[in-house]
Amino acid sequence: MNLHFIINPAAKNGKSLKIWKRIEQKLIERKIRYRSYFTQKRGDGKKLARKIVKGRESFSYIIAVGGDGTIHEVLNGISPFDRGIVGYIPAGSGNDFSRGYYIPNDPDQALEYVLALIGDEPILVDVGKFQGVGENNGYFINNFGCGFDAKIAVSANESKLKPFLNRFGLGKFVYVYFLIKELFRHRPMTINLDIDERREVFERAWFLTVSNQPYYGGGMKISPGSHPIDGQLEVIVVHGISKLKILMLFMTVFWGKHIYMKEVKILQGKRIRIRTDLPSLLHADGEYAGVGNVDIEIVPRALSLLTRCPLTDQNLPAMNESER
Ligand SMILES: Nc1ncnc2c1ncn2[C@@H]1O[C@H](COP(=O)(O)OP(=O)(O)OP(=O)(O)O)[C@@H](O)[C@H]1O
Repeated sequence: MNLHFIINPAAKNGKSLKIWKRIEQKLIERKIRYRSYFTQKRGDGKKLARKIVKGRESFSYIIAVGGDGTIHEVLNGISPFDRGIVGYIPAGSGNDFSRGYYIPNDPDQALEYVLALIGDEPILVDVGKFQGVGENNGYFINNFGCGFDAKIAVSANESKLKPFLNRFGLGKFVYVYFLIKELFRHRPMTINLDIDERREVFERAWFLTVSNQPYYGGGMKISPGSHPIDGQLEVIVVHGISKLKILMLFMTVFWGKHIYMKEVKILQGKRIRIRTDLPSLLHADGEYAGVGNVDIEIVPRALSLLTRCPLTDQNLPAMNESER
């Protein structure tokens, strides 16, 4: 078995390493042959994944052990996705990937899940591809955002407060801190959005999120109608909203109820062009992805993933027909 684990030992403020030690013990006990690699800094996950698949004729199983940033890097390392089958053991502070892709959130259960799926036909899931200004391009698996939410995500990820709060299991509160902080500083923008053949202009837009699965920011159900195998991306635009209502939005978003607010617009499509009047910060899966304009498209059924993700989800909330 061509099995590789890429571990971010710094995820979840170092708790990821403890999780890995437990996983490793289980692999040894079961006499499973594998290779392990540790990231030392941002970007290593991508380089390691690229090295694993480079020059190989056959598929390699690459299991990411860490948070959403780690799976994001592995995804980008194995593009164009013709040599790698990806698995995931959640060991980060947010773990939105496991939520959205039907992977157990408990690392021990996730290991059993992954091992049980090795050898089966992997499920092919959609990924998003983005092209920003210059070198800012790549793929995302969860979501891509611009504006207010990108500022929160990037500030939270780069903040020293996150490791501090993680020590007490309160990592999620770093998002609340930056939410409040940015609330008073953020300047809404005008977004010109082309989505497939449709054109929309949003004045006083706070943020725009493109989703491939429902969750982001550590369990916020930002796009309840997203499903990773439907060949579509959902665009959520929050515009013309008061600061008080923004706060309400970030409370209701955990249950996905924000979609009923009149300031929240949901659209669906395959090709998305975003142009803003102010330079806006971008994130891909919560990682910094540049500043400014960006073009996005879906790459349907691109990534081989060890998951039991259902091919359709009967429980998705119905979307207004005109918005499809
Ligand atoms: N050894 C390392 N030391 C510091 N940072 C690292 C290291 N390896 C990877 N990174 C970077 O750490 C960042 C966060 O990693 P990751 O997302 O996996 O964990 P997390 O932040 O705990 O989880 P989540 O994103 O789910 O909240 C990523 O940008 C990643 O590139």
